[in-house]
Amino acid sequence: MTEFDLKNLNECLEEYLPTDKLKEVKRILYGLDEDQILDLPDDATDIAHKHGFEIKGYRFKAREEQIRKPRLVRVGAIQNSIVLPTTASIEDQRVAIWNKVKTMIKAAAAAGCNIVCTQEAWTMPFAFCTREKFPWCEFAEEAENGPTTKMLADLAKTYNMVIIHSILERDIEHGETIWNTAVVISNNGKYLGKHRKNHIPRVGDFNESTYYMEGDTFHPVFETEFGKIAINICYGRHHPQNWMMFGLNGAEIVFNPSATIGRLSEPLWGIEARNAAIANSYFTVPINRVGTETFPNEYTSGDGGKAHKEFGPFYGSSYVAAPDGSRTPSLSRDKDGLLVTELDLNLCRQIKDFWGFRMTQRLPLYAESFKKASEPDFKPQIIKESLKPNN
Ligand SMILES: NC(=O)NCCC(=O)O
Repeated sequence: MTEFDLKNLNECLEEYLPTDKLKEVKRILYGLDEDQILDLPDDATDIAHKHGFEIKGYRFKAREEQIRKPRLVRVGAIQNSIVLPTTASIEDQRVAIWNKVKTMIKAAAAAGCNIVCTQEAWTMPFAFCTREKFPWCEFAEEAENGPTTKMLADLAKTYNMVIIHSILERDIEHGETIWNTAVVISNNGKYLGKHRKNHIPRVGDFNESTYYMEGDTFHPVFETEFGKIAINICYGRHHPQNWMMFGLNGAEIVFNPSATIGRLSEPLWGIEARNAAIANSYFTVPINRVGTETFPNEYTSGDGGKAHKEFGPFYGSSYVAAPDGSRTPSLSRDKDGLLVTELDLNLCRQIKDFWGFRMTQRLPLYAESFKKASEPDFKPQIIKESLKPNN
């Protein structure tokens, strides 16, 4: 069996485990009950079947409260492969991906989604492994007035849906600088704002620092009609402080548009965003692309290994985690997919009240410690046994 013969972990469990054990395994693994599967309307599933992508639905419930009504919001996470070879023209590649994802957004609308999020750098192949500037930098576009934001703004308005999309941004007004940016479009079709990736990988073939700078937007939370949302872009999920700051700014759902490969990060994938949901009492939505992308020129990984033209395969496996630690099963490891999840945002406060993680967070303690740790004369607080003889 090779790395990618196993297409879907959940389906593998369903195929091989006896029914009584399967139910218990799923309860332990995901913390989900059977009644948390969300029936999706035929309009949505028909689009998915016709266009050959996976569609799955789940719901996270909260306790009924006396004063607040349930705050139900449906979230769509889209994972997809690129469409054309990386040698096709920039415009043709971008439009082909647009067309694929537009259909998936249509299905999300038919499934009643209020908020939809794409994967990282969704309009392009993840070419940052190559270290070549041309033609990949040509995929960069303006966050507010670029062609992709304009195209999605129409869809956001038509479908009354908040759309978050993650692109390579070119800041025309500030030295044509390039950033890795998530753009938020409101359900009125208006540009609401953007967040630039805070932490940039320098690991394996992820040579992203060749292309863009560390973000300068801090940790914005976007207050939308459907809840307070934020975006922690890909590698930022390895940094608990990054997740924490979105929580401190009041996020109820944090999306994590990503592009990552099995060899590097698959064992971490199910843990980090789930742990962030628990630690910060909000929902998290990690989304990863699928497929293998082949580039025209060979490149090396700087590890003494042979030159190669492929980065992937990206392993998909997008999921949603809730503040109580439960999570959905993952989408497949190799197929385009739309994950529809209904969240009751009341769960965020209910979990804060129950576990008290926010109240017991001791921010001033850590503020003081972080300040000390970031000074040049910082000395780690280590206590050792004294070598002096006892008198
Ligand atoms: N796109 C990106 O930041 N990838 C880094 C790999 C990882 O963090 O898994």
